[in-house]
Amino acid sequence: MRLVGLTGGIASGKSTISNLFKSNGIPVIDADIVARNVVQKGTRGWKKIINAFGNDILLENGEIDRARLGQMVFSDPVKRQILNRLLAPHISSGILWEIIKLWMKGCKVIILDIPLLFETKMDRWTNPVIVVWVDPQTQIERLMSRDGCSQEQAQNRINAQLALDWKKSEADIVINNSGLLDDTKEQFREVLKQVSEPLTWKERMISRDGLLSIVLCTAVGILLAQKNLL
Ligand SMILES: CC(C)(COP(=O)(O)OP(=O)(O)OC[C@H]1O[C@@H](n2cnc3c(N)ncnc32)[C@H](O)[C@@H]1O)[C@@H](O)C(=O)NCCC(=O)NCCS
Ligand SMILES: Nc1ncnc2c1ncn2[C@@H]1O[C@H](COP(=O)(O)OP(=O)(O)OP(=O)(O)O)[C@@H](O)[C@H]1O
Repeated sequence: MRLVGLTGGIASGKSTISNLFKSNGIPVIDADIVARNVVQKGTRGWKKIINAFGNDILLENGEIDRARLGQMVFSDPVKRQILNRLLAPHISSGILWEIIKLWMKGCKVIILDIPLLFETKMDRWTNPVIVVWVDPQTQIERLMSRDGCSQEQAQNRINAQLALDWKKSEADIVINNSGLLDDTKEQFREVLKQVSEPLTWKERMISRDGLLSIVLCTAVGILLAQKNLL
């Protein structure tokens, strides 16, 4: 199984690329959706948020007031770190569960669409890492127009993530989404070919799958060796 990392900056176009993968029959795990599910009313994530931020963070129907929480955490790095620490274990186990379900269905390629791929160090799980890049001016304009937010709010959200240019420098594949959608689609066709190719032997060895197999084989080997010694 190949687990492909898809990341970028806020509003750089990850969902746009995810949708192209989906329309080509490749399953996508959306970390933003997982992150929403783990804070639904009554969940452990929901309780942790109330403990940390108080009852004022709830809407009348008892759900988390995401707009309010967003305003708090995107303008205050300490609060953001508290939220990230609370939710990280729930989000990563939610993602792992989604991977297991798709793996059990026999999916050969899975896309992991996760804005904080590098920040959470989950890039170690994925190969290749695709970064959807956009120039800074276009990014802020698209973010403000999509979310109807001010320039300051948009900049706060952009600043809450690692620099997009740094992510670009760490990428295996870069999609430049600064231009027209047709231009992005043309780059996507090449990327689709690359991720659909079978894993090479070397790639298997350096992937987590390979490492896991090595660990399992070593453990089985030690057990068998012990049995022979008895
Ligand atoms: C702060 C919250 C309540 C704001 O909710 P809202 O509905 O307004 O935004 P949404 O969840 O759709 O996120 C939109 C985008 O914001 C960015 N973003 C979200 N959380 C974070 C974060 N902790 N740090 C940096 N950027 C973030 C991502 O690019 C994401 O795609 C929400 O984003 C949240 O709970 N974040 C913490 C969980 C998390 O880390 N999610 C990212 C997936 S790994
Ligand atoms: N090439 C493009 N040309 C014009 N608009 C675009 C292009 N690509 C994306 N957009 C628009 O820019 C906005 C951001 O794109 P998208 O939602 O795909 O970003 P994202 O990286 O998934 O965002 P987030 O980090 O918030 O999940 C959307 O309104 C989308 O329709």
